Amino acid sequence: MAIIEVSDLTKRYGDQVALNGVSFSVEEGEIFGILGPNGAGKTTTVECVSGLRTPDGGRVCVAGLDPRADRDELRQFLGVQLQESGLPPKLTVREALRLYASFYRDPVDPELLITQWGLEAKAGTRYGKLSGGQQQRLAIALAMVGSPRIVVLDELTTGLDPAARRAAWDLIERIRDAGVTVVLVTHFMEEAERLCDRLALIDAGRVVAVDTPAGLTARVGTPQRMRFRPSEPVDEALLLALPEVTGVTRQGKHLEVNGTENVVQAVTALLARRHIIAADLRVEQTTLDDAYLALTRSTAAGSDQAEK
Ligand SMILES: Nc1ncnc2c1ncn2[C@@H]1O[C@H](COP(=O)(O)OP(=O)(O)OP(=O)(O)O)[C@@H](O)[C@H]1O
Repeated sequence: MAIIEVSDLTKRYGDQVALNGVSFSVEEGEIFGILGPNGAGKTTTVECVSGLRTPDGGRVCVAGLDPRADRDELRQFLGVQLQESGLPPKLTVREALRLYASFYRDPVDPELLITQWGLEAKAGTRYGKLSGGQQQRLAIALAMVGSPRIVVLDELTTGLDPAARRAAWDLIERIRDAGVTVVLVTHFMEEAERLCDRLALIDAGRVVAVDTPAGLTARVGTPQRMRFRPSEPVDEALLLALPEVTGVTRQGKHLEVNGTENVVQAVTALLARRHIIAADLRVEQTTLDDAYLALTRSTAAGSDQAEK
């Protein structure tokens, strides 16, 4: 059952079109990723979903509510962690959690959150003195303080070192395992691949695809790519005659062969029959990265269309 439905959302900031007809729906209990280049409209989208921004057009429905009109009601079951926390640097971890808990009808005990999110040693520490990873753990704890059914996490792991990022992934999975629907804005393909049940790929204010990570990957290119240096010249026509092979490119002494998921077996068997050795063999699979780049070609990946 869809818990969030977004249809034909539009938003402009002056002349800048931020959203140009964004539609998708999020199923209850899933981790739904929103992925796209800088300036694609991801934050604007989640702000509209969270009732923090008014769209110019289109419709958002979150568990039957209109996020703008029913903002107070929505806040009781939608937790948000935004890129900028806006927390005063002098507030301690415990004070911040107590303050946020006071906003909710049915808050989680702040002490329980401190334990759950591994903040015991930092409960009396001021926000400004926390490390990036600790600030992120506090941001999640704050998003969870109202016992939400839905939690929106906007670039939660940006700026974290790889170990802290992986720890954050475990936390996000714990949230989902507790039955909470997670909307996750991310720039990291590995994160999207590992965590998200489905993804909306947004580019220049439009949704270019909504699919599972595997489904997105399958949309582009060939599933397998192998590169090797044959010990003797190979007739490319022989390789191309194999049903598993879709393309052969020569790169100096190396051959790059694209094909279906069984291409490696087929090519190595053919080479073996001819007593040819495939040296320096490397096999690559199409990744979400490849899909992302292919599907978001309208903007150079990683570059800002316009400064905020
Ligand atoms: N308050 C604002 N005033 C003017 N333009 C804005 C404002 N907020 C966003 N924009 C512009 O709207 C577009 C979409 O911005 P948004 O922050 O939603 O993108 P994003 O995908 O979240 O980007 P990033 O990955 O860099 O955070 C961008 O071109 C941005 O510059």
